[in-house]
Amino acid sequence: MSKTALDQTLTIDTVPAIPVSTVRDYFTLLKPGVMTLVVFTGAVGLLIAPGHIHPFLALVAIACIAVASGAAASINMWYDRDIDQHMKRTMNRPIPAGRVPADEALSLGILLSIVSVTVMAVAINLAAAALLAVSIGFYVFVYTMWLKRRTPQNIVIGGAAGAFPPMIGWAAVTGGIDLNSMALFMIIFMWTPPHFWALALFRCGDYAKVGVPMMPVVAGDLATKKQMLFYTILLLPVTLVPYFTGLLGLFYAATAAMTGLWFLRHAWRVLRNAEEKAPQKMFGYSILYLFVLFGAMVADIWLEGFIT
Ligand code: HEM
Ligand SMILES: CC(C)=CCC/C(C)=C/CC/C(C)=C/COP(=O)(O)OP(=O)(O)O
Repeated sequence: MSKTALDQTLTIDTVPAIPVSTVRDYFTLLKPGVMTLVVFTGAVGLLIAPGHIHPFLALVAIACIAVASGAAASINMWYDRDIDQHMKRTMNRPIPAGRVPADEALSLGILLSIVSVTVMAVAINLAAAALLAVSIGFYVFVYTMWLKRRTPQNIVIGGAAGAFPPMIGWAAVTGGIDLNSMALFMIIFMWTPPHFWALALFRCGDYAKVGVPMMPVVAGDLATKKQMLFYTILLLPVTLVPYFTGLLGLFYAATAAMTGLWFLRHAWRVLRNAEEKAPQKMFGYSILYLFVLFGAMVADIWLEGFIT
């Protein structure tokens, strides 16, 4: 190869690759993994609520919940870009990796927030739209901007954001809030601390590095594990409320009891340091648990219709 040709090859090969944003990067900004469970719990709220909604409107309401969840996540990624670039788990996200400009993530989040709340208000009802706006506001302002970097109780209070979706689905059908929809809210509210602290236990170093006062960083592992057990114990009776109010039947109650006891076993094993990967296993189980619990709600209603 001539020197000129070799130079050209070297020049072409050594030009640093300019990161190009792809549709996938923008989709990643919406935290699609979390969105799956948000959408699922929202859809369950809608499916088990008393009353009727046209299937097309049901799909519109669920789409609004999905879009709002993604919108809030995109604004969260914009705000947290300074700490995300230093944490192992988050450093390859589209903004810290330089694949998406930060202001575009913010614009996308604001645009999707406005679209989702407006469509919910116009096509569904004002109660569902108001709850949707509150959940976005809770995630963005209360959790991300106010509490996350200030207190180890950040996820207990801020976690309420993720507890709204079933209430929103319920309100889409009924136009309001009642004891049962509040019970659905409380289930996710109580579930969030063990869900998140299980992860925080094995990602503690990341949070300490960037100065985010997650519970294990501030109070230590033992205190965190005790609090996880506390919330997991409280969660069990809360999951049985829809059975005692008569909304759901025995199939649901039995599933809630069994899966809840298994969650408790995880919390106990984490507390006792039963194995090195106990927190990782509890985190994984927390996600499966919520899917199964909410799935059992729908199955219970279908079974009841089938039997009677
Ligand atoms: C303040 C409340 C919450 C916090 C701080 C939190 C935190 C987290 C974090 C940091 C991860 C990422 C794990 C990783 O990257 O390896 C995660 C994963 C996940 N979370 Fe949560 N979470 C919260 C509430 C919720 C809620 C309410 C839901 C849905 C109902 C949820 C569903 C999920 C799912 C499905 C995953 C696994 C998918 C994924 O990793 O993308 N989370 N959570
Ligand atoms: C309808 C609607 C608006 C729903 C969205 C609400 C929702 C799912 C909130 C959950 C909060 C959440 C996933 C926090 C992740 O923590 P983090 O942001 O600190 O996690 P990170 O370190 O991975 O960024």
